[in-house]
Parts: sequence; structure tokens; C-alpha cells
Amino acid sequence: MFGKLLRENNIVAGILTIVRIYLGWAWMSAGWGKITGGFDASGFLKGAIANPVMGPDGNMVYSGWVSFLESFAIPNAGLFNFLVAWGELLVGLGLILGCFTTAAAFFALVMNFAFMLSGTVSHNPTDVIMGVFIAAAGYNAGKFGLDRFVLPYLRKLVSKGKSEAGHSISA
Ligand SMILES: COC1=C(OC)C(=O)C(C/C=C(\C)CC/C=C(\C)CC/C=C(\C)CC/C=C(\C)CC/C=C(\C)CC/C=C(\C)CC/C=C(\C)CC/C=C(\C)CC/C=C(\C)CCC=C(C)C)=C(C)C1=O
Repeated sequence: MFGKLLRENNIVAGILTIVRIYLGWAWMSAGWGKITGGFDASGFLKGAIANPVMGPDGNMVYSGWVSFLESFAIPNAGLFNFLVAWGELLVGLGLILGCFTTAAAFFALVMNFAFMLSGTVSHNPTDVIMGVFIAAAGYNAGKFGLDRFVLPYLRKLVSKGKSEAGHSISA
């Protein structure tokens, strides 16, 4: 019942539009700041490895993640500087405009979890709460946005492609 309300109700769509724009603005300005300010994640990554998240027993909780940072993220810091800065900007734009909203919310969550696993709390948990509602609402979160036009257009394009493929097979 709650799922249906989230995914179909117009008032919920209106509330999610406000949440989307608020969250999108935060992502977009963070990304824009990184792109224009020259961003280097390597200091943060080294810090995350030196001070990993510890459990109550004094052991590392996310040792697999720390290995990933050490063996893949640090040697490819240039790639992550690009991915994080532009990812933040695009996710922000997508959420503000309501364009590919579900995909934008999904990638926002990927980044929130990457930051939290690296030991930063900041406003990641509240971003996650907003992101989960936006992603769970699917089309309804972008109903008052570009998704209203973009998704039906893409659906038409795909079904046209499918029927053309069908013709060529049967011909
Ligand atoms: C509070 O948090 C925090 C931050 O701060 C927000 C931070 O920084 C940081 C600091 C961060 C660092 C120092 C980096 C740390 C690095 C790591 C931990 C390494 C590991 C990192 C990762 C694994 C993350 C990697 C990044 C990923 C996966 C993100 C990738 C993102 C994308 C590819 C973008 C996806 C976006 C989508 C899908 C939305 C796209 C939609 C748009 C752009 C809309 C555009 C629309 C238009 C332009 C309009 C045009 C219209 C169109 C197209 C439609 C046409 C219409 C028709 C009808 C045809 C921390 C810690 C933090 O704790």
C-alpha cells in the first residue's frame, strides 16, 4: 500500500519534486566546486586507508573496501577525480531537472555509500534517506520533471526498434 502511494500519488510526486531539487542542488554545487576548484581525491583516499572504519572489537569493518581503495582507487586516482566530480554534477542536474531521476538517485546512492564506507558520515545518511525514497518512487519522482516527456519518448523509440527488428527477422 505504501509502495503504491509512493509510486502513484500526485501529492507524493509534488513532495518528492521538492526533495529532488533540494538534494540535486547539494550534489550539483558539490560537483561544480570540484570541477572549477581542481579536485584531488588522493589525500582523502590515503586518510581513509590510514583510518579505516573500526568495529567495537577494534577490527576493521570494511577490509574489502579498504583493499579496493588501496589497490585500485589510489593507483587510479585520476579516474576517480573525474568520476566523482562529474558524477556529482550530473547526478545533481538529473535530480533537479527530473531527467533519468531513478538512475540519478541510484548513482547518488553509490557515491553516498562509497563515502560512508571510507569513513565519512557528514550529510551522507540524510542524503541516503532522501535518495532511497526518490529511487523507490521510480517514475513518480520525475513526473513533475523531464521524465514525463523523456521516458515515454524512449519507450516509444525502444518499442519501435523492437518491432523493426521483428520485421527484419520475419522478412
Ligand atoms: C557529504 O558527501 C560527501 C561529498 O559531497 C557531496 C564529497 O564530495 C566527499 C569527498 C569525496 C571524495 C574525496 C572522493 C572519494 C572517492 C572514493 C571514496 C573512491 C570511490 C568512489 C566511487 C566508487 C564513486 C564513483 C562515482 C560514481 C559511480 C558516479 C558515476 C555517476 C554518473 C555516471 C552520473 C549518473 C547521472 C545520471 C544517470 C543522471 C543523468 C541526467 C542528466 C545529466 C540530466 C541531463 C539533462 C539535460 C542536459 C537536459 C537535456 C534533455 C534530454 C537529454 C532529453 C531530451 C528529450 C527528448 C524528449 C528526446 C565526501 C567524502 C562526502 O562525504
